[in-house]
Amino acid sequence: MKITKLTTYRLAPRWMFLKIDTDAGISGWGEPVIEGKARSVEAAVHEFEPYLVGQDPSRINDLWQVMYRGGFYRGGAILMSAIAGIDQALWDIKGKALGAPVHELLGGLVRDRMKVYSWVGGDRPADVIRDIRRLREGGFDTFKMNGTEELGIVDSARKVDDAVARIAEIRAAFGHDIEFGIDFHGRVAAPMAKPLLRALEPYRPLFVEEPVLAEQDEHYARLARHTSIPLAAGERMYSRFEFKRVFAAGGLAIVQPDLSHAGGITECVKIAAMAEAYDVALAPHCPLGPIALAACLAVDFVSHNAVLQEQSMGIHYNQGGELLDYVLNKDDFRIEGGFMKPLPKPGLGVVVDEDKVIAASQAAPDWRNPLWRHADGSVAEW
Ligand SMILES: O=C(O)C(=O)C[C@@H](O)[C@H](O)CO
Ligand SMILES: [Mg+2]
Repeated sequence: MKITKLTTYRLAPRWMFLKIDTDAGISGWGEPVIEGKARSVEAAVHEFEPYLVGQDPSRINDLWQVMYRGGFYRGGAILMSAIAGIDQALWDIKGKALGAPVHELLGGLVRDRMKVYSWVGGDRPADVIRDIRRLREGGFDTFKMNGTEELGIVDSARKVDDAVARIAEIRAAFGHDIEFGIDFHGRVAAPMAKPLLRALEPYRPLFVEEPVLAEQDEHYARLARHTSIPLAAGERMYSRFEFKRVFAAGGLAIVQPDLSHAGGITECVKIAAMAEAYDVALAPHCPLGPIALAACLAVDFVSHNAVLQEQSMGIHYNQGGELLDYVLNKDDFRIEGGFMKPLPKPGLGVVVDEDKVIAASQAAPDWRNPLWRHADGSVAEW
């Protein structure tokens, strides 16, 4: 079998799908994207195309190593997201060619169902209570929300109190009938992380995500000495070579590699195994589309330390497109009691509505994240 063509489709809400065709009539789908930089990742995918066309798609490991090592420069959000989407599509092809779901190719299921969680409250966490009530009716009992709005490198006790008050309100409304992670989303600088974590202790969130920015990862171990709240991070780390320093230094209880940013299934299976060796849980980041989610589930179902899976149904980013809009086998993605089952079809298990993808790609949005500024006009972390 030989690769014959790579076709990219940028489409609402802010995703990009990649279709890899072969001379055997089998095609695979991947979801290479950096939210807000889709065109950069698209260019990176097509820079790999001259090498990939004519190659045997079954040699995923060699193709991955060529894409990672063959261009001298390596790593980073754009290149690793391009490799991730190509890798996903190659696993999809392999599964379809062998008539097996990817989780079977990776050694089979370690669990029968995977716990998923839902975002609530949007960029500004005001509407959390309303969203939790609605989603609980759909069977969810685990959620994630932004912890703060803009926050200065050093900020007031009032800002801390406002952030904590929202969490106190949730616990008052639902007790421990629900659990939730709090995403600091990189908005909290190291000087503010300690006071904010200390103030949140009494409410025992399931985890605090990105307690500081990924480029400040040396603080994870320091912060972990000051809090019992499990710390989580990983969405802005792009290979096992970045995760290794964090595992060695300690501090993270949960790692959240993004299957569309951290090199794909081939890389994230290795990150999951490294995490297990350090007794760190896996909770793949996935605010994206169905192919990315399918790739996450393939890794979840073969990783003993997988504990939680993010999925984007109803996420505040999905303006103009929803998780299953481009999926024909919607029923395979049903969520029952807050859990998903393994996707049963060969490959990644996504039957893509190609006509809808092609139509939607004619009017692709150029999604950008908002640019936030502090009251003094300086740039604020979004
Ligand atoms: O889902 C999460 O945990 C996020 O932090 C959302 C963020 O990753 C946006 O997708 C960036 O555009
Ligand atoms: Mg996050």
